[in-house]
Amino acid sequence: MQEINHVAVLDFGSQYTQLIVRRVRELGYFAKLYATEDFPNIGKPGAIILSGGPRSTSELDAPDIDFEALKGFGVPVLGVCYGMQLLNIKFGGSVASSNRREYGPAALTTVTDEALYEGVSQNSQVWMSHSDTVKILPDCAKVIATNQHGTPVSLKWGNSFYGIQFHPEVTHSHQGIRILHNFLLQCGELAPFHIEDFKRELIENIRTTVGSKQVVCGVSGGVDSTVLAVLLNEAGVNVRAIFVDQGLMRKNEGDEVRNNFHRMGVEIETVDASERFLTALSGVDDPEKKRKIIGELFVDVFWDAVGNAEMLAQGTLYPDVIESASNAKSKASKIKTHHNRVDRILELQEQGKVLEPLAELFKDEVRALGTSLGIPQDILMRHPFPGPGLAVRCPGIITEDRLEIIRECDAIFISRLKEYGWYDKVWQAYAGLVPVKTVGVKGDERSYEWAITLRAVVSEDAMTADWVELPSALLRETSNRILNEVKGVNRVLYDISTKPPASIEWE
Ligand SMILES: Nc1ncnc2c1ncn2[C@@H]1O[C@H](COP(=O)(O)OP(=O)(O)OP(=O)(O)O)[C@@H](O)[C@H]1O
Repeated sequence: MQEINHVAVLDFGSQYTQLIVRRVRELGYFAKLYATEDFPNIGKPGAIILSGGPRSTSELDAPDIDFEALKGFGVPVLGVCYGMQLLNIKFGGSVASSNRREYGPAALTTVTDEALYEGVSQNSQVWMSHSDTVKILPDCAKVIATNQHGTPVSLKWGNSFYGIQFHPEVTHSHQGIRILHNFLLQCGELAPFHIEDFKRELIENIRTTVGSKQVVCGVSGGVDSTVLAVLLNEAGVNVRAIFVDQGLMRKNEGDEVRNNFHRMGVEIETVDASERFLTALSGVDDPEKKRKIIGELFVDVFWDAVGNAEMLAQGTLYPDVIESASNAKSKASKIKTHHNRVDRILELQEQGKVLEPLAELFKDEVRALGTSLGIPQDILMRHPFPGPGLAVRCPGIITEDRLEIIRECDAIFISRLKEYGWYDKVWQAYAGLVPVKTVGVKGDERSYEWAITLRAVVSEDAMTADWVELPSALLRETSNRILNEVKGVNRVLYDISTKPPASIEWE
């Protein structure tokens, strides 16, 4: 996107910085995050937000920016938490260090008629997370809001510099979005964020960057790589989309992926490497070894198929970029791959041959882009599926028989979820095999057969997850069908573990 009249968010290291960008985009404006080291190279913003941060302004090497340059932009500035403290110092005031952290809710009391707090109720809950506080206020400062004890939590310096001690970007600040919106309304005309415009610009950029070269991308059938491949196709560049079947896919998955792409007008190349994977995994029951084998073999198989790539496209998303930018203090984006050997990609990246068109988007924005590209909703709303496939749902050794059992049980469970209208309500659901044979009776005989575990979780971001209380009729029907239709299974369990401590997958 062109960096004109956008909202520039300067990252002072807060864990919430990414949320500020999100919120501004949710409000319909284009926002972009910058490392403080890049300042003042931030294009021509229409507004600037200084984020919070974990450091104290009193530290010798505390993050800082050139104040004259900041004023030079001549646009409204909002300092959040650390950002507010820094502005107070810049305007000639001071900040008191403290070892005690104020963390949690506070009641906001506005003390003037500032537009920043228009429509915000008195005593509205705001969320604090800081140790230092502003101490001496410069002459040009006025207090525009306090907490319930009368301590200033919001300042205005001159006409267009605002500060807030709390975090408007977190949902615990009940009217935080309104406050951010009020700030943006002070900023004249800002660049809007419409996915349609964004798509057009992405396509233009892809055409210019790629020209007549060939671009290769790996498609897994998942949302990110699907949107990427369809976008490249829409841009009309010469694209090779490669799908590796490692033999660890769900029932009919390979065909489904091929058909899905076909109906979207993208032909994909399938590399059937299932035998190589299953042979390499034969007899291995250690989860870490299994992952390593799969990861390394994937890289070999994928790059064999790629050959000499002129360019490689990756479905890196914004959170991946931000994570590495703030952690490693480097501009290099995290390599989006579930494999640990990425030398080839790094090499290509150094040569400027890696294209990451989705790198400015969040997951829901990628879905919106997918919708605007005409990708059917059933593909965009697909549950996440791990790179190592069914291997992580098959603890112990992996055999074709065990995989087949998982495939059948999973297909039954997923079809029941869809039938009962629960598929779209859960984040992820699957059947896995518990590698113990338990006793049962079939006819007059005892039988010793596998136990199957069903898992369905809700989650916001896969970092934490809760199990879903599915209707018992759905569970009963799934269990009955599995026990009647799938040979080798005599017991069905439902996994009621939260993450943490359990993880979403079994391995
Ligand atoms: N079976 C596969 N065949 C080809 N490429 C793959 C395959 N699995 C993964 N990839 C590539 O590796 C990238 C990262 O895989 P990962 O499993 O982490 O998925 P992801 O980050 O959820 O992305 P997606 O939504 O595209 O699956 C994918 O975006 C895709 O480009």
